[in-house]
Amino acid sequence: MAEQITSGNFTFTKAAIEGVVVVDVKSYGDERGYFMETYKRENFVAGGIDCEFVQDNQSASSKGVLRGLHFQIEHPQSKLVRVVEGAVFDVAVDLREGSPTFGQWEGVVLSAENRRQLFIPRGFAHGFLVLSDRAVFCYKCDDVYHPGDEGGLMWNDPAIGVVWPAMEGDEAFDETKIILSDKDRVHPPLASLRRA
Ligand SMILES: Cc1cn([C@H]2C[C@H](O)[C@@H](COP(=O)(O)OP(=O)(O)O[C@H]3O[C@@H](C)C(=O)[C@@H](O)[C@H]3O)O2)c(=O)[nH]c1=O
Repeated sequence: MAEQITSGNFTFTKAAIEGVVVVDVKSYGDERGYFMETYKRENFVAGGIDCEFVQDNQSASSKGVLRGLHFQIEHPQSKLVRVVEGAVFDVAVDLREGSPTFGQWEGVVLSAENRRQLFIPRGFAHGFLVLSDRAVFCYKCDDVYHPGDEGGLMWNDPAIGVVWPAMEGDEAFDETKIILSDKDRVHPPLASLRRA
């Protein structure tokens, strides 16, 4: 049984890779709809996530878009990620020097329906695949964007072996449907990254 901490409306479940945390949130439904907290510092600190978030981001993507796997080299960012429309498969790869789980990955479905969040510490590469027709992805970061400091990792590096799931409407994962930015098409494999 994975270790869990509940604080306020939040339940924090430790993932297999140390430092990665799945966050589930209690929401309050009534005839109007629902209300939920999405972040409350005191509860996150109690759950082991003590970050000063300094930037919030949002992106929208269509089905098959894969953004990743990204990290900042000199200015690493912890990220607290969630989805407010649609569904994605969200992936974190451990690139922390000396980590016993270096090169291992964690993957979680985040959707508007499950309202789940994933906390990814500094030192990880991060990316996601959009499983639904469209997905809107929101995240908090504990360092700001530094253009030019961006590092990337090949999304389908066999040495990492992320098992990407089927997109909605498909029986199995279909690599021919993946949509990448020019930047994301040319990221190097794990073997060529310095362990920094
Ligand atoms: C990430 C970022 C991008 N931008 C600009 C740069 C560029 O012109 C445009 C699109 O940037 P990108 O192609 O890098 O966007 P994207 O591929 O969505 O990059 C993001 O991917 C996910 C997986 C992450 O984990 C993020 O940290 C970030 O790397 O937005 C900012 O102004 N601020 C930012 O914080």
